[in-house]
Amino acid sequence: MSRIAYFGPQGTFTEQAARALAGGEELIPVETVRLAMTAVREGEADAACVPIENSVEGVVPATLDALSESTPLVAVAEHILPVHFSVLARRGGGDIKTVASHPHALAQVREWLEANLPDARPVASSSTSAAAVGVLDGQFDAAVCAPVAVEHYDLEVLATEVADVSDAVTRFLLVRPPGELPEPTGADRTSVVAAAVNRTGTLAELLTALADRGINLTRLDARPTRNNFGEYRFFMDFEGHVAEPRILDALTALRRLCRNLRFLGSHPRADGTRSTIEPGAGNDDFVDAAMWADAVRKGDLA
Ligand SMILES: O=C(O)C(=O)Cc1ccccc1
Repeated sequence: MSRIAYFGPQGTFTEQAARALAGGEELIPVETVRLAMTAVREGEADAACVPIENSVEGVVPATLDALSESTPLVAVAEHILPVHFSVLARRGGGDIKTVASHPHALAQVREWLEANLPDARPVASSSTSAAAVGVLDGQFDAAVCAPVAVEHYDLEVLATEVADVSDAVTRFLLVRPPGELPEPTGADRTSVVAAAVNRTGTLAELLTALADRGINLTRLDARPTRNNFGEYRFFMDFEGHVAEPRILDALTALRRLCRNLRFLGSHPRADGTRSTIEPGAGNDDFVDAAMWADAVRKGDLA
C-alpha cells in the first residue's frame, strides 16, 4: 500500500481530493503543503496531494513555492473538486466575533460573511480544518470548512452550501519523485517552472516557443525567486504530454531559453479536455518534419 501525505489535518478539501485520487492507500495528514512535499522528498511518503489552483482565487502560492524548491517532484494525476463551504461553531457558543479559515476559503465567502456575520473578524488559519480545531480550542468562534469537516470535529453547523461564486472549483495534484510518467491520453497537461534570464523579452520568448508550436497555455503564474528582488520564476501549464513529439520539441526550446527549467510533470486532465491541435502542429507534422530534415542531412534528398 502506498503512503499518501496530504495537506491536512483531517477533513480538508485536500483530504477529499486525496481520497478521490488514491482512495485505497494509506492517507497521512500533514500540517502544511510544504511539509506534505517534504514527507515525499524524505521518503516518509510515496506521494503528496496538494491544492494547486482555484477558479476564484487563482493559484495556491505555497504549492508553487514548494514545487520549485529542493529536489524535483512531478505531478502524476489531478482532481477537480467543486468548492462550497460549511460554517461551523462551538455548540452553545455565544457571539461570533472571529471567523477563521484558509485564506482561499475566506476570499470565497467574503460577501456571505459581510451579509451574515458582519461583526465577525476574519482570521487566516493554515487550512480549513486547522480553523475547526481552533474553534474547538476556543481560539476562534467560527470556522469556514469543507462540508466533510463536521464528520471529524464536534461542532455545530451554522450554514451549509456557502459560496460567493456557486460553481467555484479547486484543482489538486498528486505529486511524487520523478519516475515512470502516466501514459498520454490526448487530454493531458504538462507543467514546468522556468527561471528565465532577466533581459528584455524573455517571457515573450517563452510564450512564443509554445505559440509557435500551436501549444495552448492553460495557466501562467509568476513567483519571486526570493533571492534577487525583481527576479521571477514563471510557472506554465500547457496542453499535451511530454511523450508527444510536439511537446518534447517545445520543452527543448524552453530549455535553451532558460537559466533553469524544471519539468513538473505530464498527466491526464481531470476535465478530460483534449488538446487543441493547430494546423501543421500535430505530432505527425513534427515527426514528418524531423524525418525530412534527417533525410536532407544524410543527403538522401536533393
Ligand atoms: O484548507 C483546506 O481545506 C484545503 O484543502 C485548501 C483549500 C482551501 C480552500 C479551498 C480549497 C482548498
